[in-house]
Amino acid sequence: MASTVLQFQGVSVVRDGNTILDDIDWSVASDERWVILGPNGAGKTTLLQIAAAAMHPTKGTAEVLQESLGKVDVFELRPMIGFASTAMARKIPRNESVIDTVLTAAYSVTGRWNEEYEEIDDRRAQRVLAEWKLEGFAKRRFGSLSDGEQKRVQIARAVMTDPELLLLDEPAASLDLGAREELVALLGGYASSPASPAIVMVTHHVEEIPQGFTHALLLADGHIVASGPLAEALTAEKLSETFGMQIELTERDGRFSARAV
Ligand SMILES: Nc1ncnc2c1ncn2[C@@H]1O[C@H](COP(=O)(O)OP(=O)(O)OP(=O)(O)O)[C@@H](O)[C@H]1O
Repeated sequence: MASTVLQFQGVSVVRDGNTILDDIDWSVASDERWVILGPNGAGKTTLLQIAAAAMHPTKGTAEVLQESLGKVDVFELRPMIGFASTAMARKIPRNESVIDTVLTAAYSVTGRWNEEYEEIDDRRAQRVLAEWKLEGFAKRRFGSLSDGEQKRVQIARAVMTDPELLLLDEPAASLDLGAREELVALLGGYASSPASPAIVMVTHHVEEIPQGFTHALLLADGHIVASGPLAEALTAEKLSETFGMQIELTERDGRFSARAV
């Protein structure tokens, strides 16, 4: 049975007197896959930071994996959350091998030092690399990979610990069309599996929403414009309101595209 993995009530974040998130009510269940869309500066990354237990709300309550932020030891919570973002990727040493980049997630570190890894971790890392089409890359240096390959390594690292919540901040940003389609297909397969954890993905483009995603949250200026199942929340009308321009949305076989009218 599905359980609640995120429960935000009246969540606000204020920085330097600016309200970045304003009174957000949002909940995510373990069998849901959410996309977060909104203009630059809408507060998407800030919301993801709270979901990652990396930031506390200024006001309101945020429960992550049924633990209340502010009352739980976040260092116990974080290993249960997979998080892939450009900021995380910057912490990965360029000369780290791909296998170690994924393996070190088991110890929540970046950069292999002298930890002793269990054989079971090693087998799991090999399996995760294969799942993300990286089996030929295990010995390559992270810094020598293409953008598309690096993005897949970041996700492989994020799922290495078998998390209960997977957070992806713009996983397809900067990819060429082929690499994007490859990644979106892999994410679609992953999202469609009942064995996968709850997923929350921030993106700028509806074209990057993989098949199998179930819900959307549209944010503008720190406010929720729409939130709910894709069919209700991801509409031309709601997108137009979110981006402040007339937008046409088309959907085919579970993939979307959008353009200004
Ligand atoms: N520590 C901070 N202090 C002050 N303002 C901040 C801080 N962190 C973020 N902001 C501001 O909060 C707003 C929301 O930022 P956030 O990164 O969450 O937006 P976003 O929707 O992810 O944007 P983008 O799509 O451009 O990545 C921005 O205007 C940003 O400048």
